[in-house]
Amino acid sequence: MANTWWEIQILCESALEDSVSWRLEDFGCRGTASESKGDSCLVKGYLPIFQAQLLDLAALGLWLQQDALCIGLSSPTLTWQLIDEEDWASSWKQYWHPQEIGDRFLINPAWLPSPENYDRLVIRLDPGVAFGTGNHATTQLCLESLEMRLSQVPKSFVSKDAGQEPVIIADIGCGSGILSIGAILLGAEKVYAVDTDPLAVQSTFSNRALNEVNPERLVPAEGSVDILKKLIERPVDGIVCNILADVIIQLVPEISEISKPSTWAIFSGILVEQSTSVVEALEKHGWVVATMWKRKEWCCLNVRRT
Ligand SMILES: C[S@@+](CC[C@H](N)C(=O)[O-])C[C@H]1O[C@@H](n2cnc3c(N)ncnc32)[C@H](O)[C@@H]1O
Repeated sequence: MANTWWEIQILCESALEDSVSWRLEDFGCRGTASESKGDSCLVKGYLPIFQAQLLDLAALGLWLQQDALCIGLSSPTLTWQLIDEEDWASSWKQYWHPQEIGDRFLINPAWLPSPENYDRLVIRLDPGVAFGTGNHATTQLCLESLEMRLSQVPKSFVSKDAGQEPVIIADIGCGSGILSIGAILLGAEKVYAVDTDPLAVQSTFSNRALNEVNPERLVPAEGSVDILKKLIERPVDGIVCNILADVIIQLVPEISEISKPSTWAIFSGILVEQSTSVVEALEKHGWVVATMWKRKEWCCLNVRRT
């Protein structure tokens, strides 16, 4: 039973796909995959058996119904079955393909060779892990924002010699470590990556190795801003935080404590209709919203200190 997984299948209207995937990931699914069925969509999520009981799955069904009702869509249908690890892994492989993101990145599944002479920065990822395969709009918005923020950073580590301060970044809610690895590839000197989920931290460690990132440059740790405060040697230059809006609002006061006047930050995981309350919390703690990028029903705030 140790290697048995729940396969949760949700048939929903296409417009609900993103919110269903998000809900599954928030529920603890190690991966989601979706398949178009005309106007509908079949979303699958995979969860280790020990992590949910039948009652939890029933509760998930109710949340999904509420999500659909809130935006005036019909109720999705939820079914589940137990599958073994092999089926889970092969199911993932069927659905997950290399994906270009923004102007600079290519996300490559771990089991495929990295393309040679490719003019993009390649992030290799193992999907049997936490949130962060690059498929979600919020992850994409963060990677694109990092491209913009780090466009001036020299590619290699000559920044110190060039008299430019090395860039230190905090990745709060690192998941698979995708954003941390992206930031390193764009030239950040050091990234502190924290997540409250120990499996996400493990996943960041293994993806760090997979991408041959120097362990001194990417430091994963279990916890949240509390642990960052202990780890960082000085206020950070940049922050990237792709978590849900209500969690961001709670974290803003502490996040402000690890920043300095020139710190910039990228916040995502925010539904467009929740953006006003996040902006209010940020402004209350001395942040100014420079840009708000939208994709599907999600938005990403690029902010700086006042
Ligand atoms: C949406 S995922 C983002 C993963 C990845 N950074 C990305 O952009 O794809 C959010 C992550 O935040 C973590 N998380 C939730 N609440 C947190 C908190 N208070 N502090 C740190 N991490 C948190 C979750 O465990 C999850 O891995």
